[in-house]
Amino acid sequence: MTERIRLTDVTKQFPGAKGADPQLALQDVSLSIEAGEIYGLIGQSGAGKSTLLRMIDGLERPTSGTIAVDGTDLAGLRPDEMRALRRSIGMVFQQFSLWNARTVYDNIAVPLKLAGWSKEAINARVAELIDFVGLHGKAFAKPRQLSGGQKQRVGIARAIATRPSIVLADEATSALDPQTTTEIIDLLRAANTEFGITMVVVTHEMDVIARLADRLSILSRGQVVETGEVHQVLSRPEHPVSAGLVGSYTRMTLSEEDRRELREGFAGTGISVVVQESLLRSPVLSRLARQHDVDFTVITGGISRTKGLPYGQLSLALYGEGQDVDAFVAGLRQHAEVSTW
Ligand SMILES: Nc1ncnc2c1ncn2[C@@H]1O[C@H](COP(=O)(O)OP(=O)(O)OP(=O)(O)O)[C@@H](O)[C@H]1O
Repeated sequence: MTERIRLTDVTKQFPGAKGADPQLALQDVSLSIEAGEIYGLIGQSGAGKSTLLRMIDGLERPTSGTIAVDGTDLAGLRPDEMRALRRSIGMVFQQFSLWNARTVYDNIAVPLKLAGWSKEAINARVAELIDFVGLHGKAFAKPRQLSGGQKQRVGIARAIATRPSIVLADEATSALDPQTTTEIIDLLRAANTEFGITMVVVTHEMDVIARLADRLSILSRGQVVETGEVHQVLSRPEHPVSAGLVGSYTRMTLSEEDRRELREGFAGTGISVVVQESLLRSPVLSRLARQHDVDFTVITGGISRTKGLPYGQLSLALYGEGQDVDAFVAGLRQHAEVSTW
């Protein structure tokens, strides 16, 4: 894989308002984004996601550390080189940022005009983009005549108009309803696969990451607390902040309080099993239960998929003789990660 974007020990401090302490928006952030991947950045409000995105686009400079695109440190670019770089980066915004007095056509044509395309080339390209984003018949509509989803389609057409190789999306679906969110996720993925665009997707919604991204970093208070493949982090979040985000999304992982409640409600031995493919491919649970004369009930949990791979957790109450339950758990540990509680 080829690296497209690299942040090394990036810290960003904003001066505080009069008399207030400076704001440390990012602290020692290092990450590497590969060509052609969709990279998710997730974290709560104020975690520093937008600041990070604005720095990749050269709109903010780091206080310390370096940001490199294709191996070139942005700090060393001349203004004309920075302008050229920014032309190879498209931006998609939560509030669409459309020019409300102008038509869909004009909005999509803006970056093409700025890049000096001829009128004929602009006409052809805008028609192609309107087709790609599914806005047939809307070329001469004004933004106020469009739904939120249609406005975001215009935003995406504008972002990819000059065929940028990188697109940065800042909460692109956060103003949209669930059905429209799905459509926009599909459109962003189509832009990634059809045109090989590297995407950095900032969101506070784990669902968007689970459906769209290949890898992710989780930000908390300006620091990266975890980075990994989406499937890996959803299956086994390591940092408490990640576990909180994943747990509240999947509603599959149990907090200590959940466990306490379940312990009171069920007499059997409680176990939680991290789901993986091998557990679903063969009837491991029922076979072990038969073999060791153990009964069980599934008391909570769930299984979802990302990119075809299962993730999730199942919690069971086991009933049987002590040594049989122990043998069941030992047998299950050959196939999956198990915790008892
Ligand atoms: N121009 C600025 N001047 C001063 N402080 C700023 C500026 N931009 C961001 N900050 C501060 O930096 C921190 C990170 O902000 P940022 O907008 O990057 O977070 P975020 O994760 O994108 O949050 P949200 O999802 O709410 O947009 C916040 O504490 C914010 O107040």
